[in-house]
Amino acid sequence: MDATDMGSDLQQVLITEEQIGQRLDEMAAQIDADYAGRDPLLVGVLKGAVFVMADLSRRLHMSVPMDWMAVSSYGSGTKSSGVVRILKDLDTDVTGRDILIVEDIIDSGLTLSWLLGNLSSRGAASVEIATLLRKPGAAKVEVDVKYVGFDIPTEFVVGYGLDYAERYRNLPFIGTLRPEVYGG
Ligand SMILES: O=P(O)(O)OC[C@H]1O[C@H](OP(=O)(O)OP(=O)(O)O)[C@H](O)[C@@H]1O
Ligand code: HPA
Ligand SMILES: [Mg+2]
Repeated sequence: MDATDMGSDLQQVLITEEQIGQRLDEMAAQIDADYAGRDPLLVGVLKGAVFVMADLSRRLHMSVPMDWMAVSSYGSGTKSSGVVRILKDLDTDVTGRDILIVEDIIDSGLTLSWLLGNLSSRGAASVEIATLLRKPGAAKVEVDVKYVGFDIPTEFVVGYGLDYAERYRNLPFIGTLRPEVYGG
């Protein structure tokens, strides 16, 4: 793979940088309104959610603490294994806290459904989810998501935090890769 030229690996741009920015504006306004008078803890799910966390949190008018978890269910492939492992846990005691999980994508739903159960069992007062992307056609479990940026087709996408084999996260938009890229 030629790591210096991402553009030639792309098949299609699904969601532009501008569309992402506009949608994050709307989501942030909604979150500010919904959490008025409360003190939510934003929990980003590494590594995919780094970009959404950075761009969504900077659109909020309230000051929010942020913490991070790293869980992995995908390895280096394009299919969820369904087995969720904690690679890095929260530093924060979430007992009694209002938690807003920030994610890049809900695909099968396995990661988020596991995370919801895990954080609720620690005694959080509430646990909600904000995700940039959701693939309704790929759901293996239903997850109740309060804030969704875009529903997308059941295709493997990259960019804006989403990787294929750890690459393409730094594309500023959401796109699909040419089939040849997966071939090698
Ligand atoms: O709904 P699901 O089918 O469970 O898929 C969604 C999860 O998979 C990806 O993370 P991944 O485990 O690949 O780790 P990463 O964020 O480091 O890429 C993505 O960032 C979500 O966390
Ligand atoms: N792309 C990249 N990573 C992912 C996806 C996807 O479509 N679904 C879950 N993790
Ligand atoms: Mg991934």
